Amino acid sequence: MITFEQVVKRYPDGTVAVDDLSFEVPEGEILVLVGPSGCGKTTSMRMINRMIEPTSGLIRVDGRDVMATDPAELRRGIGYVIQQIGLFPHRSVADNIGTVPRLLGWQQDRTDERVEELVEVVGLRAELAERYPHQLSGGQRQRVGVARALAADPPVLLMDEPFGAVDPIVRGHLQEEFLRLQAEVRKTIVFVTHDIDEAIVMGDRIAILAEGGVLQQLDTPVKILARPANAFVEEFLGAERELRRLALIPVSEVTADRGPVVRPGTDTDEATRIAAAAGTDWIAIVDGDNTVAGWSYVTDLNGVVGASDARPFAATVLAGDSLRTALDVLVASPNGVAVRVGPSGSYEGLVTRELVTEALR
Ligand SMILES: Nc1ncnc2c1ncn2[C@@H]1O[C@H](COP(=O)(O)OP(=O)(O)OP(=O)(O)O)[C@@H](O)[C@H]1O
Repeated sequence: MITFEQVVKRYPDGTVAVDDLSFEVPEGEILVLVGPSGCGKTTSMRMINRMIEPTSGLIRVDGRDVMATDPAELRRGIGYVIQQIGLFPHRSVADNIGTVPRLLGWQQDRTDERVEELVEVVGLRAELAERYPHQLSGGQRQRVGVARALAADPPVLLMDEPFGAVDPIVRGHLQEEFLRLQAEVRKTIVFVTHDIDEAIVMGDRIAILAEGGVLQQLDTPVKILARPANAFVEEFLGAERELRRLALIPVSEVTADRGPVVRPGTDTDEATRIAAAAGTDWIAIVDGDNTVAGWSYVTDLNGVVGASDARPFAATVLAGDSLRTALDVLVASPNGVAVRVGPSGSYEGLVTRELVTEALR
């Protein structure tokens, strides 16, 4: 647990970088500090491990006032990952990852074992351990940075734009991998970024700061996107706020429409009535065992509905997909619906644009 109580940082030249900042990061949570350049994110983070000392206020890590803790001891319990990872260029990947264990005086065997384990945990191939930092890609270097920060298994991690130096696709992979890792290791993390999308993906909660280090809003991504506290936050979230919100809501949150369901063997008149009752000019064809066969315009039917009448749905979603994904596939759907299917292809109903829009309200 990390707590800030009315923390102020005024630099000697009079710049107030952080003003009256209070928050807490419960154990095992990621708090993202986000805001425009110069809003005091890095200053706030560096006060946690005493790289910068607060002018006033109280910062505690696991109940202990950081200013009353020996800095070296404090930092042993705090892993630190930065964008320019600062790997030692003349040391191998393995040596870099083993830095802290060596400082702590671990036996060589134990260090080697831990390094081997971490190389795998952060998704690096084992043979990369013998390379030097300049022989790695940007994404691989970032992974080494994360591995090094985790080496001595500190309960707290500080991450300052840790994935900032790589292209958006690699960044996406690193974010995903890191969240998978975090689900296992459950560190208490303060994560700094200027990128709102990264904040939304990474944060259990997000703190949005404005220039002068003034906290504007602190809440879960879902709540912030649904209800920005003020005009500053609204503007910071940008014009795509609603789309960003949709990305966080799973398809399972909306009750799928039953839809004009017809079994093979139904005659055309009955199928037409079912379509009309649902207000459509087409039917969904679902087999007796509830597997989706496809759909058909009523006018294409002849006699009884058969499997051969079914054309595949152009848009398919799963319960765990986001409404953003649903909206993306809906755009390409000729009958304006996405069919929601279960894991084994069972019919779970229809998702429409109206249902997606309603979910935002
Ligand atoms: N040593 C210093 N002396 C005076 N002012 C400083 C010092 N370090 C930072 N500042 C100022 O404090 C404010 C906050 O800086 P900080 O680096 O914490 O912002 P940030 O939100 O991390 O910015 P960025 O996203 O650009 O890294 C800025 O106005 C900066 O110019």
